[in-house]
Amino acid sequence: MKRLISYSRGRLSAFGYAFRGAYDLLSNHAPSKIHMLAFVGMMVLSWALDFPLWKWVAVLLCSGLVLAAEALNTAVEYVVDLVSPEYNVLAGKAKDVAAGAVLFSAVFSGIIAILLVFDAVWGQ
Ligand SMILES: Nc1ncnc2c1ncn2[C@@H]1O[C@H](COP(=O)(O)OP(=O)(O)OP(=O)(O)O)[C@@H](O)[C@H]1O
Repeated sequence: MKRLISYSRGRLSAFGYAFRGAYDLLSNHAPSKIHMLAFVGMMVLSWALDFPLWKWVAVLLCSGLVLAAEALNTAVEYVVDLVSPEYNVLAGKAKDVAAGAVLFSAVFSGIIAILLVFDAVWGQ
């Protein structure tokens, strides 16, 4: 029983750290705020266009992917700034590639959003 309680406490703390990270991301990182705004906008649009369940799932999946990519990109930036505050070609590449992950997820999610909206407005 003691082990279960201590395990549960550990898991709860891990959730706390994750929420702290999410808060840090959304409060200190401007691009994340833009992605969050896009997410809220897409939620409103999905509701206004009366999206069926599968479209809601697609929107949530894409939004989660972009925000997760943004979080990983920010984590890479923090680690690079920690281990290589001075100029280093590899440090630059690490940041650029991490930013590329955000670009990929955002571009493909944007295309999916356009297709979903296009289908809802002109597809019937
Ligand atoms: N230590 C470094 N060594 C070499 N190049 C770096 C280094 N730090 C940053 N860079 C280059 O500068 C670019 C911008 O880095 P920066 O840390 O300002 O991120 P950012 O793109 O402004 O991030 P964001 O706007 O998402 O916070 C990087 O993508 C990289 O090309």
